[in-house]
Amino acid sequence: MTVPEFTSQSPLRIGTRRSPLALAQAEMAAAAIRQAHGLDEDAVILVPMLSSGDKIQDRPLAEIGGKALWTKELERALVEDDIDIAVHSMKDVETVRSPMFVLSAMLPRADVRDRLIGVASLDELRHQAIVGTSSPRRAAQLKAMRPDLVTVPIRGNVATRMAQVAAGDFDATLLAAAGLDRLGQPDVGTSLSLETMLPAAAQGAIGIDHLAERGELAVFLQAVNHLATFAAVTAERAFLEALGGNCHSPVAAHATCNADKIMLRGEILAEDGSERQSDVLEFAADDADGPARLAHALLEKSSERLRHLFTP
Ligand SMILES: NCc1[nH]cc(CCC(=O)O)c1CC(=O)O
Repeated sequence: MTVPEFTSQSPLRIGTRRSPLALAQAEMAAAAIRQAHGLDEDAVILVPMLSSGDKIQDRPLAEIGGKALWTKELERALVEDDIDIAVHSMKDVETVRSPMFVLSAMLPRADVRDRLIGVASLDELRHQAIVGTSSPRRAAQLKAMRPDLVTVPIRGNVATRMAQVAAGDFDATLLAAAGLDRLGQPDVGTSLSLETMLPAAAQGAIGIDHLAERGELAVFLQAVNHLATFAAVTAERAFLEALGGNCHSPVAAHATCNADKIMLRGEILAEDGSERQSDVLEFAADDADGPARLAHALLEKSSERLRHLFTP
């Protein structure tokens, strides 16, 4: 297998969504690839595309078809050879995908935490404050800590959401620290600790996708793959998959990978926050069943009602 040569005449084409965050992430991937392979600026180019998720801004993600909306358009472009690779927020990539595609590389993970925007701390939120979030995980975690809080759906890109809080539509919202940092807003909001708010599986990680049949790309991309991120995010996604249920169930997961050990924390919640179960498991990095063992242990200690959210 020959490793491909990319030049300004025949550049590596990177497909990306058009949102400011997606473009920033795709540019990070492009820069990492140019640097790792000593390529000129115009040997790696971005191909921005409109995803169906971006076209529909006024309804909750869960209602309009879920995570697949973000990746479908880029998958089509891969199949039609409009692009060579696609860059995704790993958080937005379905756990079960067609074997036609393979995620060969992940960039080093950023801050995995969520940030609270609008007030300095959860304690400062007034009684029955309104928090804009369409994430069942964030809503359930908030209500587990503060049952008086009211959550309302909010969509749109990061800038739109912050503008809605500034305009007083909500008392607060939550956004991933990684996204804010990448948009040049590291000082916006207060980061919540992992103990307060365990993030979504794969939050803060950027993945690179391509057609499985293009094995030469898998080899080429190893130069930008961050092994510890890849191992941790793979474990979190396996945990999510093992839980079953649907992808909008309130689930949180965070793993760290040190040497050959993975430490995985998982959490499942009732949608109204009335039950919250969390557990941690350490296992060898090559033990592919570790995440499923954690999932089963969590379901085991959950109430019948919570279990049914995942295994109806
Ligand atoms: N679902 C949207 C989405 N997908 C990835 C990120 C943030 C970046 C990341 O987690 O890597 C966001 C925005 C958010 O949750 O605030």
